[in-house]
Amino acid sequence: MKIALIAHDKRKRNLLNFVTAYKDIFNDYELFATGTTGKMIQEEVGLDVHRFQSGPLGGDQQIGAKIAANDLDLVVFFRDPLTAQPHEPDVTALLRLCDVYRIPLATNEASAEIMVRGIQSGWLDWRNVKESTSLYDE
Ligand SMILES: O=C(CO)COP(=O)(O)O
Repeated sequence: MKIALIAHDKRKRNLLNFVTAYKDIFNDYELFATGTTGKMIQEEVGLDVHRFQSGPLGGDQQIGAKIAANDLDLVVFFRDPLTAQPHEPDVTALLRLCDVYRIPLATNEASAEIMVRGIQSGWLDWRNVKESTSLYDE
């Protein structure tokens, strides 16, 4: 199971607290993150993370590319709903691709908690079927 972890600046502390709380679960999976988020998770939580570019420099798009390649199983993205982002189109594109490929997406602690506990209970095992999961079959 491959999990992406992303947070906008004002939500980074919340994500770090969340990842710390569920460190034992996250430790069992392959983790990916945008640049600054990933660096903080590595340094402050001590988990291994594959880091992409920082979000404003293309990190959201790199994670989106993994989704389009059916190579990510869950996205935890603590986005900031109260602050305009310079790379808003990239953020929107990433959220859109989650829907195109039916990738579970949690944008706050409440939904992320359900998904992370769900992984442990096997609720995302259907993701192990690696056929195309696009909603829009040609
Ligand atoms: O901007 C982001 C997501 O849109 C996050 O990027 P950083 O993790 O590099 O701060």
